[in-house]
Amino acid sequence: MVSVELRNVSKRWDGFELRVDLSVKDGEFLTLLGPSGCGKTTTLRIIAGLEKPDSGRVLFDGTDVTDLEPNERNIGIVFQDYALFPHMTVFKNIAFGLEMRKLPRGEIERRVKWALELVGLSGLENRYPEQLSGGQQQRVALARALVIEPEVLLLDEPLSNLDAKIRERLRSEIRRIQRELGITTVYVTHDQEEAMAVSDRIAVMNVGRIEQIGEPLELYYKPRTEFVARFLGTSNILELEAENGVARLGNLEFSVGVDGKVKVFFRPESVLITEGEDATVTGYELLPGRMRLYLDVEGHTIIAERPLPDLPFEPNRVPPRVGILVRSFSLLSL
Ligand SMILES: Nc1ncnc2c1ncn2[C@@H]1O[C@H](COP(=O)(O)OP(=O)(O)OP(=O)(O)O)[C@@H](O)[C@H]1O
Repeated sequence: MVSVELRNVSKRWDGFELRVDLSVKDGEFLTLLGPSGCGKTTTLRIIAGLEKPDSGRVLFDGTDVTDLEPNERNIGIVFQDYALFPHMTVFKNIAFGLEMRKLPRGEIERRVKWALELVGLSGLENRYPEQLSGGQQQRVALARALVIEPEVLLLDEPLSNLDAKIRERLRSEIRRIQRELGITTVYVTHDQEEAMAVSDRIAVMNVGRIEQIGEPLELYYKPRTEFVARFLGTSNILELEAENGVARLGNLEFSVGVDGKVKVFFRPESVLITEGEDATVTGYELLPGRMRLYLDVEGHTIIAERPLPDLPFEPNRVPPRVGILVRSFSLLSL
């Protein structure tokens, strides 16, 4: 397996400029996450060799592959729309790359069988793509990408065309297969939950730049910017004035260690609800197994989410005021 590196890579189009430095470790599952148009696909296509950068280098295991064509790079790639050959059986679709490489018949059969088992499609090799569900078609695409035993697996929104249940199942299968093979993987998605569920690390992209890169929980609980905080989930962001290293809001005290304007950040589940009078309840929602409370403290809205057993009241008896404690917080850049 190999590492993948983008060094000072840039690509410019009318009204858009991509600038990335990125290092994907050997055997790592790295996700490029960001809103539509931020440059995820372009970054992936540059790694694949489907797009040439205007400047910068692409390295596989320290070797410069910038000038190599995609078929010279030993990559497997899976797209959103499966891109299977409709007139070929599952077997033929998966075998295609091996036949192009003129492998012996027996070797092709052995490898296709292995790939079919890997993606859980054994027995379906004689079907045509139109006889398969979307999820099965995407498994074929995955098998086809893996059968050539690539050093790097690239996946561009592979689950976007599938419905929610299949999406969840297939994402954990992709992760299982990736772990089993230990293959260096770059995965593109705009879905934060998907990114959190599968990745070793996530690179959050915003207008052509990587805004922050880190492990899922690090990004989730310690985002550096408001963009990353909001993109990864429901956020509480309080703009406060700190004095003597402490920012105060009602009875809440945040030891921030600096003075002046600060942006205090915490997730809804970091807010503990107690019996008390700190905050006015302005609304609430019952969610599966938990309750979301909308609270007001001196004109600032705070969203809290607690599992039902952790509430000091019955879900159908929400009091007008509650006590709150913020268990952990971090500071965002101003
Ligand atoms: N071949 C091209 N010619 C001109 N502009 C392009 C080309 N490919 C991409 N772009 C532009 O580059 C920007 C980034 O596109 P890209 O597809 O990388 O974003 P993305 O984050 O993958 O978005 P999405 O999730 O919508 O696919 C967009 O503004 C897009 O219009």
